[in-house]
Amino acid sequence: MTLKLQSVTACYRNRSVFTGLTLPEIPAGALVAVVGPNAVGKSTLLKSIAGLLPIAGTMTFAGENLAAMTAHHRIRRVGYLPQPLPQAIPLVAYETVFSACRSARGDWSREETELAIEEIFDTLGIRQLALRRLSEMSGGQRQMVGLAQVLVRQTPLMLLDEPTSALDLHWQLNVLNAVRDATSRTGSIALVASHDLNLALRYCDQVLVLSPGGQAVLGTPAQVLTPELLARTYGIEARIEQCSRGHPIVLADRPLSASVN
Ligand SMILES: Nc1ncnc2c1ncn2[C@@H]1O[C@H](COP(=O)(O)OP(=O)(O)OP(=O)(O)O)[C@@H](O)[C@H]1O
Repeated sequence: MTLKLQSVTACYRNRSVFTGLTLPEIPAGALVAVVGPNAVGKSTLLKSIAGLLPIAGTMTFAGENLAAMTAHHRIRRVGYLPQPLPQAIPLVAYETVFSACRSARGDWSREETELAIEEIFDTLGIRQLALRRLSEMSGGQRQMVGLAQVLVRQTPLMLLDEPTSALDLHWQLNVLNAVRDATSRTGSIALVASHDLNLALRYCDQVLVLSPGGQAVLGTPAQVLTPELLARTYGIEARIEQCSRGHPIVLADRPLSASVN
């Protein structure tokens, strides 16, 4: 069950965001951080894989052409969390997760559905939110419910667009642990767009760095996240140091002059 992208081009009207993007094959069980500066195309890439934007080129998952999947089939194969937080609607969290699950997994019995929902509320640590209305939740709480709506479907491909943007450190770690656990337990693949390079270093097997100008580099965090790449891609002077536990961490020191970009 691998993900392959070959010569993928995505545009809005006539303006292309990336052209001819080809990546090494992403293996089953991989947790991949998708990083890069603002407006470089992280969301566009995830939307393209999710089938929300027409593309040129080839994208296959487990040998199936993603662009040719029917919506009915795709919803079981691909879970997509968009960047905006779920709307503050007056429905309770349980109902929204239930209907997200039923829309994708109509083949599950009511008992299986309820079990999957309980499991995801427990895994994410949000049982106490189950009967709260989204309209009465904080932004971070709604983000957690949005994640539950996606993860409950247990899709073999997960595309999560900045899933921790509204979360404090405790919930950030909860979310990455849950995604890490899902990929290693089931062999699913997760692509997680993020601005947090240290979260990427800590949790991800691979990092996909998108750079202005359309270049993309995919590799292990240690291979890819170098001071040179950070200077080229983000226009910053940065160091990769080791923390007291021996893990690499990115320390961003200062912006470089605009000419670097
Ligand atoms: N609906 C749209 N119509 C036209 N252009 C768009 C649309 N959405 C995004 N773009 C443009 O496509 C480019 C890539 O945007 P995208 O949202 O993919 O970037 P991103 O890397 O996710 O950025 P950020 O880190 O700021 O969320 C940007 O130049 C943006 O202005």
